[in-house]
Formats: sequence, structure tokens, C-alpha cells
Amino acid sequence: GYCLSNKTLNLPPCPVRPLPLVGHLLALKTDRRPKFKQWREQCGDMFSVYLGSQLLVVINDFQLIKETFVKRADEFSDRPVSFLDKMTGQQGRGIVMNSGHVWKEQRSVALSILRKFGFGKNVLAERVQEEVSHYLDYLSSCDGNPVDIKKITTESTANIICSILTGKRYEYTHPTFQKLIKEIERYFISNKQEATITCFPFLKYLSGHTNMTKNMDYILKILREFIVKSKDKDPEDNFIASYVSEKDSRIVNGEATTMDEINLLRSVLDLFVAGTETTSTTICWFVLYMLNYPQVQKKIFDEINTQIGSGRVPSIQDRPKLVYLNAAIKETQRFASIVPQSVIRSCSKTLTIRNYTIPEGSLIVPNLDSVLLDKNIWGSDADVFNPDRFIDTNGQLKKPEEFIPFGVGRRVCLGESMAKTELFLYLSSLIQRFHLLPVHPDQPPPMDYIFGLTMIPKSYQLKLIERAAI
Ligand code: HEM
Repeated sequence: GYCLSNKTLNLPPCPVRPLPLVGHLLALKTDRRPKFKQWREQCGDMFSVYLGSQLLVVINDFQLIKETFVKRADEFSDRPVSFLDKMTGQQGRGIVMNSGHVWKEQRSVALSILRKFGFGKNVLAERVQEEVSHYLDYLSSCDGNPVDIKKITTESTANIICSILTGKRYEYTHPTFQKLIKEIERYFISNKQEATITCFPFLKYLSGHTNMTKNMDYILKILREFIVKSKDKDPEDNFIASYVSEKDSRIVNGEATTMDEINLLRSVLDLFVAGTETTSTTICWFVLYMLNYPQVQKKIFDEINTQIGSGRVPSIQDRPKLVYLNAAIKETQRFASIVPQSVIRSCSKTLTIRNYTIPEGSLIVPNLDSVLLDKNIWGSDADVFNPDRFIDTNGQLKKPEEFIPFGVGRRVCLGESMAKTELFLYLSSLIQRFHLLPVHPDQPPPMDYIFGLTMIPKSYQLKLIERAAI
């Protein structure tokens, strides 16, 4: 196929000639996924695109992604500085968009606190179960009428983060809680705008940025109040108290540390933003697949019925028993591929991959889509929803290394284990209690997505019929 090479700089090839000023932005404005798929076929496992004048290198194929982001993690684990960070003057804090030694310490502290909550007494699983029971009660109160579960699901997963961070969940109707979620959603949406502003810095003088910083100020104000209320509690109770106690002990022991109030605030923000929408979107995809594949839903229910029955809700100890459900969750994550190009990274110096030059300051992404939907890996039915692909001939759950919905390398999702706990407890309880039905029999809602920072299913309604009532 057609592919433009750059002989002078030896950059990875371009699928189409970039336009002056805008580069490939027009082609990428609506939905990048089919374009990236086509361009991979044209250009091979790596290609260049221009977001305005900014070079973005897209890495496709499982082996090349591993070679780049795992084997050469020292070179390919940085993030670009975000425009918002420059605006708020808080550059170099927190986790998601941070790099270097501050990122390293904040990430490792956050990870070890979350691990602590997930072990032994398993505070995490307990809090998730408590939240799930409120979620199911809400759904039950809908009385089998058509509902769109998106909003309540986001509120519910936000509440889990809230309860881990602060030790406390909120009523869904609580005004501060509602406002926080709304503002974080706006922040999430404005991030798309931010990407454009990062490529066209002059735009920030034209519009938008005042709203964005105002929106961020508001979110940070609420999170600061969370911190004040939670920091003096028992470190076993919540993330914030645990962070503060660890910080104090490092300081008392005279250890050099980057742990401080601003890094705590930004880490709290990052966990909120990264952990809410992703989990809730995955739940919404799973439910949509259940409406489209009733035979899969039936098989999951039968397994729950056999392994657990209806006398008690599923617990985290039941996870290994529900093989088919676990396979269906994996297949949901593979097939929906909700973060298709992962989270953007940048090169802090000039590097080479397979003889191509990647200049300093280039952006680079692992194209997770190119792995999760690859026919060479999953077979000719890669574009069909089929949980059985994750079950081996002995009826055991398969764990193929190409299953990478949480990314790879040193930047791999920090909430992976938390997300898996959540998905298992939400979805097992949901199918145990309700029969999920399309509003119009034999006319399940289409499995279309809206292109954004995460791939969210187009809004749909369903009926949840209580099993006991059948
Ligand atoms: C199904 C749910 C989720 C999916 C599919 C998902 C996916 C991802 C992906 C693809 C990345 C980027 C990895 C990279 O740059 O290569 C990421 C990063 C991250 N995720 Fe998740 N995530 C999920 C849930 C969560 C949850 C529940 C939390 C919080 C508790 C969380 C916290 C983070 C953080 C903090 C990062 C940034 C890590 C870093 O830059 O060092 N995620 N996630």
C-alpha cells in the first residue's frame, strides 16, 4: 500500500501526506480506530502521524509493543507535560501525567497502599461489596422499568474510589458528591480539548482555558476538603490517612522523600479520574453484551446458580469458581478495548526503534487495539464476542499474555487489581440477582461506541427483572 517515507530524518513512515499546520488532525478528528487499523495495514507495525506540527509515533503489534515499552522501559516510560499542569503551576506532581523520580515514588506509594487494602482482611473487597449492595438496591427500585444505567454506574464506581480514598461512601443524591462527579466528567471531556490545545498552543489565548482551570480549581477544592476530613483517621481506614502516615514516617526517619500535600492532592485526583469512568464503562459494555448474547448471560447465571446458589451474594473468594464469568469479563475488556491507544507517552531524548529515528519530544503510543483485536492472535473470529476463547480444553481460564487492556510496562494501569475485584463483584452480583433484558424483545441495542478518551457505548436502556420475581 501507499506509505510515505522520510529519507532525510528516517522517521517512521507516514500513511498519508500531512497537511500544512493541521497535519493529520482532520483525518483523526472523529474516530481514530478504523484509521489506525487501515494505516497499520498500509505502513506496517509503526507509523508517524502529525497532530498539528507535533509528531506522534504509533506502535502496533504485540511483539513490537513489548520490545518498546517493556524491554526498553527505561527509555519509553515518560509522559508529556500537560497543558493544564502548566496552567495550574503544578507540573511534575501526582501519577498519571507525571514522570521521573517524583512519579516513581508517588506510583510506588499509591500501589503499596492499594495492595495493603486488597490483602488479608481485604478492606477493598468489603467496601466494594457494600457499594454493590446499594447499587443493586437502586436498580431493584426501578421495578423492571426501562433504565439507562450509565449515570448510576458511574456514581457507584466513583463511590468506591471515594470510600477507599476517604473511608466514606456518599448517598447517590448527596450534592457535593453529585457536583464532584459532574465536574470530573467535564474535566474528562475537556481533556480532549486539552490534547488539541497542546498541539496548538496559541488556541489557549482564544477560548476554553479559563473554564478548564476554573473547573479544575473546583475539583481540587472539594478534594482538599476530603483530605482535611480524612487525614487524621486510622491509616487502615483510608488512602489519605495511610499516605500521610507513611509521609510522616519517612520524614521522621530522615529519608529523602517527594511525598507532600500537593503530591497527595494530585494523586487523589488521578485515582478519581483514572478509576471511575474506566470501570463504569466496562460494566456498561458487559451489560450491553449480555443483552446481545442472551445465551452467554444464561451460561453465566447457570454457573453462579450451581457454584453459589441464591442464598448469599458472591464474595471475592468465589472468583476462582466462576470460570465462565471470568472469561466473559476478559472477553468484554478485549472486545470493547475501551482505552484503544492507551495513555500517551513522550520521548525525553532522541531514540531509535528498528532503525527508525524517534526525535526528542515526540509523542508515542502503544496501539492496544492492534493487539486486542488482532486476528493473528485471537483467530479469524477476533471481531466476534466469544468468552469461550478464554477457556482451555480442561475448562480452566486461559491467561494469554496478549490480553493487555490495562497496558504494558512500567506505566501499566495502577488500578488493575482493584478494577478486577470491582468487575467481578459487580457483575457476579448483578447477574445473580437480575435477568437483563432488552426493552424491545429480539431487538437488543446496537453495540456502537462514542469515540472519546474511553470508548463509551452509545446510551441505551434495558429492563432488569429480579430473578426471584420470575
Ligand atoms: C477496567 C478498568 C480500567 C482500565 C481498562 C484501565 C486501563 C488503563 C490503561 C490502558 C492505562 C495506561 C497504561 C499505559 O500508559 O501504558 C491506565 C493507567 C492508569 N490507571 Fe487504569 N484502568 C482501569 C481502572 C483503573 C482504576 C480502578 C484505577 C484506580 C484505582 C486506575 C488507575 C490508573 C492510574 C493511576 C494510571 C496511570 C499509571 C501511570 O501513569 O503510572 N485505573 N489504566
